[in-house]
Formats: sequence, C-alpha cells, structure tokens
Amino acid sequence: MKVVHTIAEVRAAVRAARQAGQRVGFVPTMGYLHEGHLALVAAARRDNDLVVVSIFVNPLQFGPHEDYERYPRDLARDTALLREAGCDILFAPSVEEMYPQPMATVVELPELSRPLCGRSRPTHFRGVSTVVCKLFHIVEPDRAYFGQKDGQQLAIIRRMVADLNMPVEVVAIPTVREPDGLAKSSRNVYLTPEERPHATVLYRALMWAKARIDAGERDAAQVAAGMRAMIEAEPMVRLDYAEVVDMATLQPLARIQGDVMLAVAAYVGKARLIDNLPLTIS
Ligand SMILES: Nc1ncnc2c1ncn2[C@@H]1O[C@H](COP(=O)(O)OP(=O)(O)OP(=O)(O)O)[C@@H](O)[C@H]1O
Ligand SMILES: CC(C)(CO)[C@@H](O)C(=O)[O-]
Ligand code: BAL
Repeated sequence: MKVVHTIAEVRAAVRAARQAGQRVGFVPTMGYLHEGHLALVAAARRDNDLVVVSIFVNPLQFGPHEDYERYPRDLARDTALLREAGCDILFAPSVEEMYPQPMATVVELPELSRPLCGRSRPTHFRGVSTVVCKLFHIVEPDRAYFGQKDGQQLAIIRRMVADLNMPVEVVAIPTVREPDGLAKSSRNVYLTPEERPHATVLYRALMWAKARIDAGERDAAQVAAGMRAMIEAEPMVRLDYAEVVDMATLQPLARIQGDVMLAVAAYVGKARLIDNLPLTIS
C-alpha cells in the first residue's frame, strides 16, 4: 500500500492505474477506522482493481462549537488496518494541501441539507458536499462507497452526483453494528461506560418502529411520535430528532409508503449519535 499526502501524488498513482485499464474504487473517510469503514473498503476491494481510501478530518463540515479539535485521530493504526484490508493507496492530505486558500466555491444542496441533522448542524452538509466534490475531482474514481449509517449524507451525495453528472457510481453499504445494535461510529469513543448501554435506545427505537410498520402501521406521525417518546424516556439521552422521511428527498411523510428512511439522532453525554433504517414499503 502506498501512503501519499499530496494531490499530485494521488493523481499520478490513479492515472497510471487507469491507463493500465484498471477500475478505481474510492472510500472517503475521516479516519479512526472501525468495522463500518472496513466494510466499505472490503466492498471496494471486491468490485475494483485499485482501491483508494482517503483520511481527512474536514474542517469545513464542523460547526464553530463542534468537535473538530478533539475528533479522534490515529493515522498509524489506520494505516495498519488499511494495509491488512487490501487498500492500494491511502491518501491522507493536510488541511493546507486541501485548502491552500479559503474556499470561494461551495457545493450546496439546500433542500437536502436543511432537514434532520441540518437543523442542529446548519453548515455541515455544505462542508461535506464541497469536500466530496473536491475529492471526486482529485481521485476520479469509477465507484465511491458510502455507509448507510450517514443516511442524509448518502442522499446528498447521490443527488450531487446526479445533478452535476459526475461520472462516478455511488455504492451504499449497510450499517455495521455492535452486537447490541449500536451503530459503529468513530464518535462512540466519547461514550462513558455509564452512558454506553443507554446509547442503544436509537437502535431500539428503530426496531420498535420497524415492528409497528411490519404489523401494518402506515401513519408516519404515529411511528415518529413513538420513536420520540422512547428516546425521550431514556436516561442520559437527549433527543435531537426522530422522523419518518422519504429516502431521496428527506421530506417528512404523512403515509409510510415507497422508499422511506426512519431517522433518529440524540445526544448522549459528549457524543451526538445518529442512526437510521431504510425500508421499502410496496
Ligand atoms: N457503522 C457503519 N456502517 C457502515 N458504514 C459506516 C459506519 N460508520 C461510518 N460509516 C461510513 O464510513 C464513511 C466514513 O465515515 P466517518 O469517517 O465519518 O466515520 P463515522 O464512524 O461515521 O464517524 P462519525 O463519528 O464522524 O460519524 C461514511 O461513508 C460513513 O457512512
Ligand atoms: C464523506 C466524508 C469523508 C467527507 O468528509 C465524511 O463526511 C464522512 O466520513 O462521512
Ligand atoms: N460521518 C459524518 C461526518 C461528520 O459527522 O462530520
């Protein structure tokens, strides 16, 4: 595995592979890797000749009072994990390399960025779509891999790629969970041993909602209210939102039908956790 830190190096490596007729799979991450990230890398490894993983904690997607400074980082451990996972190129640029001058350009999808997490993180998805657009131009992958866990991010990237005719196939990978259902996330390290059991309420609320829908419930407001009540009743947990939305537009639904996403977010101590469940109801 080659570890590169500059845009020129990653471009040269990818172009050489492409000229040799290779297909390029790309996994963008913010590092501090866990099995969720490694599932994306494994899928990229299966489908492509060359696998590129980026590790970049993108300052543009953090709000002024968020956790940019204390976001967990461990490049040595990540490098070892990626080598083992069969990654070919690790691209780990500095902030100066990615943003040599303040960005005068932004890529923003306002309608998709405002709901759900956008209400508490109003500038977050502008930072995500802008950096992913940059990374796609740098790496020029054939396929790019994203986790379902960040469901709003996935909807935004899919729509950006469609709207801007980007020649990349977006591949979604199901959420990888701990044995008790908690979605794996780099931010789970913020949870104290006392908080940790309560964090599973997000998954429990999603499972409760799924059971109701499986039993025939189609009233989205009823299901959302039930999820909200469960999360609000949980000690050490503060609800951010619990909603039933259309998977592509992220707009709240009245009736549960078609491609829907049950989406939840809550604060548990220092951690803000998100989870979701995509469902197709015919
Ligand atoms: N549990 C998971 N299952 C599947 N994919 C995941 C999981 N967690 C993260 N991913 C995906 O990995 C990619 C990189 O995510 P990121 O580096 O932000 O990790 P994270 O664990 O989501 O961190 P954070 O704590 O910032 O949410 C994204 O496409 C994300 O959806
Ligand atoms: C897609 C991403 C790497 C952009 O910084 C980030 O939002 C993430 O890790 O999900
Ligand atoms: N996984 C999304 C990155 C973030 O929360 O900033």
